[in-house]
Amino acid sequence: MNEALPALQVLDLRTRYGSREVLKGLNLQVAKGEIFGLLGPNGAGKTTLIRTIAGRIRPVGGAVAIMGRPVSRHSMRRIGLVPQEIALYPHLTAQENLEVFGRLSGLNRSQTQEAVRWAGEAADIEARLGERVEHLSGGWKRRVNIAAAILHRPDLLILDEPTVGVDVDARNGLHEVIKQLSHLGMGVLLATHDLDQAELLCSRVGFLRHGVIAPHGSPRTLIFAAFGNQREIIIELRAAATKPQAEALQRAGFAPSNGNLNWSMMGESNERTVQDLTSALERAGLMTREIRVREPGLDSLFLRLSRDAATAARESEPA
Ligand SMILES: Nc1ncnc2c1ncn2[C@@H]1O[C@H](COP(=O)(O)OP(=O)(O)OP(=O)(O)O)[C@@H](O)[C@H]1O
Repeated sequence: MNEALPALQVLDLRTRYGSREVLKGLNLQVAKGEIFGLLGPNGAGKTTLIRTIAGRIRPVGGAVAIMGRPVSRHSMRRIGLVPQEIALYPHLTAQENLEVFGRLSGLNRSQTQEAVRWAGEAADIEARLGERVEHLSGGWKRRVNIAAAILHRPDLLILDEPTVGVDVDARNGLHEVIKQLSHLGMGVLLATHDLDQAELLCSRVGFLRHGVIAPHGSPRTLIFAAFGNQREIIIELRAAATKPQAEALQRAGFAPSNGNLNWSMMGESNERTVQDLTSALERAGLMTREIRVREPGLDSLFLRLSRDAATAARESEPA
C-alpha cells in the first residue's frame, strides 16, 4: 500500500436531492493520521457529504477515493463510520456487541476475537467489555460505538458529532481515543458543531458552506488570516439593550452574538480601551455584568462567516 496516498480524496463532488444541488463541486483531502474537522451551519450538507463518501448516496458528479481507490457500495471495509445515534444492542454486553458486529462484517470466530481485542484496546474500553450496554454511561456507549466501527481497521474513520450530549469528562476521554486512533494511522473526518473541540483536536478544519469547503486550513492559520492580532472584546449586559442603546453599540462596532445581552467586536485592545469602553457604556446607561478580552477562536470565525453570509443575503434581496 502506498503510504503517501491520502486516506480520503474528494474531487469536484456533486450531490443532489431531486433538482436541489447540495454539494456543488466539493474538494477535500484527509491525510493518513490526520484529524480533519468538518464544520458548517445546520443543513449545510455535512451528513450528505458523509453519506456520499460512505457510498450510500450516489453523487451526480465528481469522485471519492479512499487510499487512492474509488469508493463503491462495497468500500465499507476501508471506512469506519460512527453515526450520531448509538447503534448498539442494549441488552448485550459491550464484548457481545462487538462480536456480533465482527461476525456481521464477515470475520470468522478467531478473527473476530482478535479484532475485538484490538478495537477494545484502541478505544480504551477493555475495563467495560463485560458490562451490558444499557448500563453504560453516554460516553462509554460512544466509545463502544467507535470500537464497533474500527473492528476491520479502516483507513478512514468518519465521526458524526461524536460528543453530543456527553459530559465534559467523557468528552475529554473521547478526545483521547480519537487522537489515539489518528496516531495509529487512520485518517479521521470529524463532523462537529463543537468549535472548541475542532480547535483542540484537528490539524485542519474546513467550513462547508454553499456546497463547497471554504475556507479550510489549520485553525491558527484561519483565525490569523481573518483577524490578525486583533482581540475579541465581549460585553455581557445585565439587562437587554434598549433600541437606542443597541443602535449605539452597533455604531461603536459591536454586534449581538447571542441575543441582546451579549455583544462582541474585534479590535485593538489594551487596558485603556477597556477603561474607555466601561465609561462609555456607563454613560449610555448600559449595565454590564462582564467585559472580557480574549484571543479570537474558531467560534469567532464561524460567527464572522455567518454574519457575512447574512449580510450578503440581505444585500442580494430586491429593494
Ligand atoms: N433525503 C433528503 N431529501 C431531500 N433533501 C434532503 C435530504 N436529506 C437532506 N436534505 C436537505 O439537504 C440539505 C443538507 O442536509 P444535511 O443533513 O446533509 O445537512 P447537515 O449539514 O448534516 O445538517 P445538520 O448539521 O443539521 O445535521 C438540507 O437542506 C436538507 O434539508
